[in-house]
Amino acid sequence: MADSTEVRELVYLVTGGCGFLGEHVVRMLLQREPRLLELRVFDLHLGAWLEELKTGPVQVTAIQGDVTQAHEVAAAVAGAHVVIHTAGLVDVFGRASPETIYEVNVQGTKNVIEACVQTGTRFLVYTSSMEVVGPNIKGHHFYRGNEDTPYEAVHRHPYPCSKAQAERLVLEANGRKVHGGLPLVTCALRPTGIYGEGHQIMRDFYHQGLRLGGRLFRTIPASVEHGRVYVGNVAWMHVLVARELQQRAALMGGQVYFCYDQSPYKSYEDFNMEFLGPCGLRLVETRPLVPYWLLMLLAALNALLQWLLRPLLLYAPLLNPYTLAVANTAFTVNTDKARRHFGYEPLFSWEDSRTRTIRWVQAMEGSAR
Ligand SMILES: NC(=O)c1ccc[n+]([C@@H]2O[C@H](COP(=O)([O-])OP(=O)(O)OC[C@H]3O[C@@H](n4cnc5c(N)ncnc54)[C@H](O)[C@@H]3O)[C@@H](O)[C@H]2O)c1
Ligand SMILES: CC(C)[C@@H](O)CC[C@@H](C)[C@H]1CC[C@H]2[C@@H]3[C@H](O)C=C4C[C@@H](O)CC[C@]4(C)[C@H]3CC[C@]12C
Repeated sequence: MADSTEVRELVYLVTGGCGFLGEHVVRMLLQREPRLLELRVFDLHLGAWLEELKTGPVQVTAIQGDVTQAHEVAAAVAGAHVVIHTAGLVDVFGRASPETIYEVNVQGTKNVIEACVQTGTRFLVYTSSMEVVGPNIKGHHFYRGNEDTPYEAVHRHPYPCSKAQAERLVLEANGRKVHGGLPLVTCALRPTGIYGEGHQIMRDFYHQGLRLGGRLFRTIPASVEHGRVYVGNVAWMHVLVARELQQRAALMGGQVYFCYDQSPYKSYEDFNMEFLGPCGLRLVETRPLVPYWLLMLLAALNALLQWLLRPLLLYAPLLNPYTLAVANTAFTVNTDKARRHFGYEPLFSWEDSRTRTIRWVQAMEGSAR
């Protein structure tokens, strides 16, 4: 743990700093990085909440910018000691085109890497994803695996493809000489399904349940466990890895780390009910109500409808062929690589993570009435 009497001398840049994860990373840095002199928050869409952060000892610089624009990225990176690159298009619902997803997630990451090299920034942490590994298009289960577990990572969907390409670029950039002649040190964090305050998909499930009279209908067998991790612990891992990367470059440079905590192994829908149940929703039936082939048909119909309606409106339901396949394929991690390499321990227990998330949904409930 850093000593709180340390000198404030470091400049950090967080791209995507106004997103679901990014906001938690920004707040965690301000709370737990005592060497922070300036925190630059770079995002396409800046949040009004940033203003409240400008009253503390750290200079918080809000930068409205686009990672696809190399010159905007270079301007934001110049002078930073550490870049935490979380910006990305997290789209598995067909909202954005494959080209746009590639432009943001891959080209945007290339721009961040080149900006580090050109301006002399030496430490780069990339927010990758479990989806870089799987579930793959063959529906192979990944059951409590780790960073070394053999698995055929075969993707066709634009999102996991873009994350895999971006992660590879970041890891390959490790060791490149930056302006000034010193090596760039990079690593990638792979969160599983992040949950917690601000999770848009949880919000969507909650509102769907309200529309259905307080009920959600099970579509996935309870036995298909899906990895989930609390956003506060993911944010903490980003802060810690960014600090330790500066001290342990030889060990951590070029490495990937799954993000994990004590969140229980459950199916995606059962896990959501840990928070939605205490807020009045009920998951109907202990087994899926409709056979899987019918779900696949409904998912395909949703995809067809999305394509037909696209010239008129955006139709992007939760159920589509990709989300159904992912939800129906077990993917959980069991690892301690982050603890072994940089002393990571979850900051929030499962009980605390659950309580904080329930309180957030309840606050939504108040606003939904
Ligand atoms: N949510 C999850 O379950 C999860 C799991 C694993 C990994 N991740 C990764 O974590 C990162 C953050 O995800 P999130 O869930 O917080 O998503 P999010 O959509 O809430 O946040 C992404 C942020 O990036 C910004 N952004 C998008 N395009 C940009 C651009 N062209 N230029 C600058 N900023 C841009 C958005 O405005 C947003 O604030 C992503 O890289 C995602 O792949 C998310
Ligand atoms: C409609 C039902 C089939 C319902 O159960 C669908 C759930 C579905 C929307 C989610 C199931 C698994 C989720 C993904 C997973 O948690 C990991 C992800 C990686 C991350 O980088 C981005 C988000 C996501 C792709 C996440 C998206 C929602 C699910 C597909």
